[in-house]
Amino acid sequence: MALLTPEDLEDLLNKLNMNNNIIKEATGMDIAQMCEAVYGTTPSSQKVGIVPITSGNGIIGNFSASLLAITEYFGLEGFITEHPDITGYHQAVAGGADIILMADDHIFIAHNLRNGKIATNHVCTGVIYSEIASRYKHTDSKDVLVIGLGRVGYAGASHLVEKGFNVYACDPNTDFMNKAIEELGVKAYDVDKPRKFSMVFEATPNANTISEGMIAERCLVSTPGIPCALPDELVEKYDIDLVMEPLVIGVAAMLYSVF
Ligand SMILES: NCCC[C@@H](N)C(=O)NCCCC[C@H](N)C(=O)O
Repeated sequence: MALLTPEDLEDLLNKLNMNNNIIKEATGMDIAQMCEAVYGTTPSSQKVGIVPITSGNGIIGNFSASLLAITEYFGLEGFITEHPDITGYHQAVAGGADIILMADDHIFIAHNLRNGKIATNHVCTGVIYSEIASRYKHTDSKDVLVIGLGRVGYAGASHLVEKGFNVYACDPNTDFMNKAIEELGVKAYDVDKPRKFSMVFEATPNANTISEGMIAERCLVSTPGIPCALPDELVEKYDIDLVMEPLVIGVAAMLYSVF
């Protein structure tokens, strides 16, 4: 899994507003409405405690500040603890946090101390980005292409199967591919039999994973992936709605999933 860098988090709220406008135009819903539709919840007056974590590669510059900005964007009160790790966790609880946000290099969680609900960023990111892809209003197809079947891609493919979409998937890792076929019933996308999709959910840490044979003239590509899955020439040649944002949309889904 590629770790975020401070550069990925620059200009976060402008990127959010740009993506929110694309999502609204492409699906008829904004991010908050999409999260409410998926989780059936709305924010109330929850207080969010953000705890920096020093393990592994350590604290990522402006990661906690980004989480605070996201919390406030969705109308919640938030605070970053003065200390990291266990001391910070104690400060969050003592400071009256209802929801704790914290991440090491492997798992990023939202934990609601009041109702016990807990969510991970990789599952919520897979769910919300695949949901965005599946709500593309400029198609009547039920076919969705999922590129990448790691933790995020698998969660998105599972969500789409549960919603009754025809999920075609591809991943160079045959173990990931076989697991998704056996457990979810996804169909393997056959590069030798190109099929053009109007809805694509991509979740890989690689660039340019989407090729011309995969996409319809007009399509929605939804991806948390860094770097961009779409080659520049395809963006110029086709009418593609690209939803691509590295943190906010997934965190919004985490918060809504534990309200
Ligand atoms: N969609 C977002 C995925 C984030 C994830 N790829 C990551 O970078 N995780 C590492 C976060 C480490 C945070 C650090 N421990 C801190 O607290 O600053």
